[in-house]
Amino acid sequence: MADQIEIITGSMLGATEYVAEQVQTELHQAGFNAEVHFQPDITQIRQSGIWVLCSSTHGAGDLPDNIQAFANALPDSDLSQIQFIVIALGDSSYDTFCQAGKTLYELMCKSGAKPLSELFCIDVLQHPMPEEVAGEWLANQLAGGLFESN
Ligand SMILES: Cc1cc2nc3c(=O)[nH]c(=O)nc-3n(C[C@H](O)[C@H](O)[C@H](O)COP(=O)(O)O)c2cc1C
Repeated sequence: MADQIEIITGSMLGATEYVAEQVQTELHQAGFNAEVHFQPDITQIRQSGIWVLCSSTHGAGDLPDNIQAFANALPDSDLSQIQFIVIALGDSSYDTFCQAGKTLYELMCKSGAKPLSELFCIDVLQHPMPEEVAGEWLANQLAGGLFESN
């Protein structure tokens, strides 16, 4: 079992911060240590083990401001020792639905990290409490052994 899980948050208005906190709660309940990074600085985050990336999308498919420097550093990083999942928040009325989550997922893969699940998108138009959806999804994934071999 992973001894520490890093939760990396991209948020403009705070909704994804609630999601990250719910993720942390679920992980603690499942017996993992988990730290939330609200202002992710790649030099301060352990580059091995499991990362859970949670991000909304802003602008027209853009990453939130607080995660842009982190994302810009990903192509120059060797992430071959990292396994990850991405939880994306978005609004399906935009053509660029959950684009930031898709971008992060692709950047992680290109830098050698291994995805443990497909991108999980939450449509805030349908789910005004996205942290509840994220918590239920993660609990189901954990019950199915998501991180068990780590
Ligand atoms: C100005 C603005 C632009 C947005 N652009 C997109 C977008 O391009 N694609 C998308 O899926 N959602 C978009 N959204 C929806 C946000 O991703 C959604 O409201 C999310 O819950 C915000 O999370 P946050 O509070 O963590 O930033 C946009 C929202 C705002 C206010």
